[in-house]
Amino acid sequence: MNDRHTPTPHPTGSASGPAPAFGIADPAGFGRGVFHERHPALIRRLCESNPYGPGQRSRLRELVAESASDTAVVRPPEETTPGRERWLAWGREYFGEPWRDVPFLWAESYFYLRLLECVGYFAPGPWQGVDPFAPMKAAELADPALEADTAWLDGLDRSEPAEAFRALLLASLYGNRADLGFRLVRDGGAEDGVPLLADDGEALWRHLSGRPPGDVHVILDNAGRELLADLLLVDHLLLTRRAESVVLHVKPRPYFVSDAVTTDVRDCLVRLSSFDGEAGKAAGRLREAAAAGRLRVEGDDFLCSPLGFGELPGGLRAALSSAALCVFKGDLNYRRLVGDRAWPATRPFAEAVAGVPGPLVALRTLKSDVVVGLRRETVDRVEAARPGWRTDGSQALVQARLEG
Ligand SMILES: O=P(O)(O)OC[C@@]1(O)O[C@H](CO)[C@@H](O)[C@@H]1O
Repeated sequence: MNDRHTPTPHPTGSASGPAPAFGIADPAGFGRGVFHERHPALIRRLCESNPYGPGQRSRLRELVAESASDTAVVRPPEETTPGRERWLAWGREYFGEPWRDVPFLWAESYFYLRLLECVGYFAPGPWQGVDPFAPMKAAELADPALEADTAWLDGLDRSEPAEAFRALLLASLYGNRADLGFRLVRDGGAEDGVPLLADDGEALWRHLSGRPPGDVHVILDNAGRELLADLLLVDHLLLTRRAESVVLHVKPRPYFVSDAVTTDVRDCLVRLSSFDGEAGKAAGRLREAAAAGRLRVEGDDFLCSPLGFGELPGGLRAALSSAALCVFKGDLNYRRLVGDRAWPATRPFAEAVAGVPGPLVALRTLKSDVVVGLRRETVDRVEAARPGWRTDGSQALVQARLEG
């Protein structure tokens, strides 16, 4: 690490190998706060908003206590949990070890699998397949301010093509500023107009406008506000023929509180179609695109795995390899893209994503410690101005590797 700010890593890694993975043991570390503050707040919220019985509630409380304990060990998934065999392989080194000793990214991903077990998401019965986060997502989508937030779209067709694209790109970027998990412990987030820490937006525009339209894959992040903005960007790409077709990659099951699943895409389209003006028209066009096969939704199981995007399984790897562009939204996807490790912030982005196929762009608000691809001056400036910049949601970036 050559940054002045030194986030606390997980104790694996060596001088010659990759930077150490972030962990959850350090009392002052970001990961510890997630397990000790964010998760308890989340479980309280779930119990307020879902009519769970005593068994579900006590299992949730036990999960929070166990995963925040300094001694409790990580137990394997229940016998009947789908994908158990895969998880046994992904967690071979961690099952039986104390929670506090496993990497932050793995522990968080596994926490959400266990949370679904606790509420009966996988078991035959009345709670099977019921999204525990749906009431939180629905409340966000019901916000009456959402329609006014899209009014700026009217008149965008009079802007220069590059400007219109830029406006929709930034809306999608800033849509990621405050997901529902983040808001459990913080308000606010990146402000429009604050300079981006890295900005490959122009190169991205040249990439999309200087070639015949191809397939664009969007690895989605949050439902609600962020997904509405993502859908507007997707509509624009299809309408202007910057994309021949778009694949929306959702999570195959509820994850990290507000991550989008298929029903969230449907619900966002329903909400969007209730808006007047361009936003409402975009919803109609997106439905037509879906009917014509130009807009598809996919939910590969890999997207809820604890693995990095360098470890994509064959089918998904092939699809992303042949894409004209892959758009990775949000903080968690960024962690999986560059590796959730204490890399120097100046490590070249292209080097960090070397194992990931296809031309790609990350649109991310910073909400966790990892960051790469920054200039030294940028790191020095933001360190001096804002000590909590890596995790407080105040900063955002657009980073691309387009020749891949
Ligand atoms: O991927 P997203 O929605 O942008 O952010 C996910 C997030 O809220 O969850 C993690 C902590 O739980 C952090 O990586 C990040 O702050």
